[in-house]
Amino acid sequence: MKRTVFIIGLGLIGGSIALAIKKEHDVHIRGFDISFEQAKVAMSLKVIDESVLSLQEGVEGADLIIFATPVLKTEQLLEELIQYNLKTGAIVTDVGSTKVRIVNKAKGLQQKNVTFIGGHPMAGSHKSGVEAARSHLFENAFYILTPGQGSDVRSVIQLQNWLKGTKAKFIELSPEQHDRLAGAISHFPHVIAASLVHQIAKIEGEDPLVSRLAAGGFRDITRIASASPAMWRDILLHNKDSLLDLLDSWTEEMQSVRNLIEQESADAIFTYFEQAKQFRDGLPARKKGAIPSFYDLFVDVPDHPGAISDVTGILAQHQISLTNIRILETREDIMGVLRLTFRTEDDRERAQIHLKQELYDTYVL
Ligand SMILES: NC(=O)c1ccc[n+]([C@@H]2O[C@H](COP(=O)([O-])OP(=O)(O)OC[C@H]3O[C@@H](n4cnc5c(N)ncnc54)[C@H](O)[C@@H]3O)[C@@H](O)[C@H]2O)c1
Ligand SMILES: O=C(O)C(=O)C[C@]1(C(=O)O)C=C[C@@H](O)C=C1
Repeated sequence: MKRTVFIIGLGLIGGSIALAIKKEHDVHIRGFDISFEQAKVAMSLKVIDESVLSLQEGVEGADLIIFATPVLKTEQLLEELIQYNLKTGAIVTDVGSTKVRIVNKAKGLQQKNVTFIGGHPMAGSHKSGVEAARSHLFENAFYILTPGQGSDVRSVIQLQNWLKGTKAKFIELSPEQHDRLAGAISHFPHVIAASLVHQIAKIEGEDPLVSRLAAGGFRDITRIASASPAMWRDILLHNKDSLLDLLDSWTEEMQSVRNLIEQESADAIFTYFEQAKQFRDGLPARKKGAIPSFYDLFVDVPDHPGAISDVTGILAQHQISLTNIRILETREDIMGVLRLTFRTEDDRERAQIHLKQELYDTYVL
């Protein structure tokens, strides 16, 4: 008989985990979502095999239970879960972006002969919903697990086996260390991205041209501000202490930058940027999880129908794969600029050679 996996929350992450599990295991995947529409789409995309109408119905006989709901909801649902009959030996996990409060709440499951192991795949997107789910979303990313002190080692290995289709790199942390680090590299940057957008929105009130001019750099640094507000509201509320500490030290840092500018301390400003560049350039290059390594090539293209398909056609002809393509709007009305992103340096070099042969101007920044 097939084993049963029950996923609660059929959005970007729940859907991607379901697809990754299906890739490696012959299982029956049950899903529950508070939005009937999401559950329907998950069924039609074959992300799940069965849609159930309640948590109670879904946990019946499930071998693996995964919470993929916003973190405040996960806490509430864990409390509800404690009331139900669970299969002995079942593994319960979650994918939430915070860990301390969830792991504390899950302590109530200890009396139920199941093992709870907190989880957090450190990759995602600013997109939400099951339509955006992809089986390869977590490839090469870190997948943090926070097993409790008394957790059975075999259950941790079993969970990694269940999740091997994610092709993620598993790492174990305490919930406290997780929340401190995720606060610094993920949660706090999200606040900064949203605040930069608010700043531009305010300026737009005085001068509407500002949004039209907001190009490359601003868009790159604020991409994540387009993510789900409900998800991020919950994360901030859950990781309050880390975020308050980070905000305090950031405020201090901004004050010192302000002083440097006010005093026109050219050398100190240079050093500030130089040190940041050195640290950033020295970060380990990984495809996902932290700061990805990009092999970007910029191409001038005439503002003419067919120009983009001509460029992609040249790449296809030489079997060079792109991981991303973007039209930069900075030179609107004169000549467009395409930003092509490749998986490897070698692909970028080959693309540059072939595009130059076809008389395109290309450059690497
Ligand atoms: N988006 C990311 O980049 C990312 C990455 C890693 C982890 N996470 C974590 O994954 C979780 C899910 O995020 P997502 O990006 O998939 O969000 P999402 O909005 O795409 O999906 C969440 C789903 O949960 C459903 N839901 C909400 N309340 C529910 C309830 N009470 N019962 C059942 N379903 C309910 C929603 O209808 C939605 O379909 C969050 O805890 C988030 O912190 C997100
Ligand atoms: O790539 C993005 O859009 C993300 O925001 C992904 C990201 C992150 O901050 O790195 C967001 C929240 C998750 O908990 C894990 C990953």
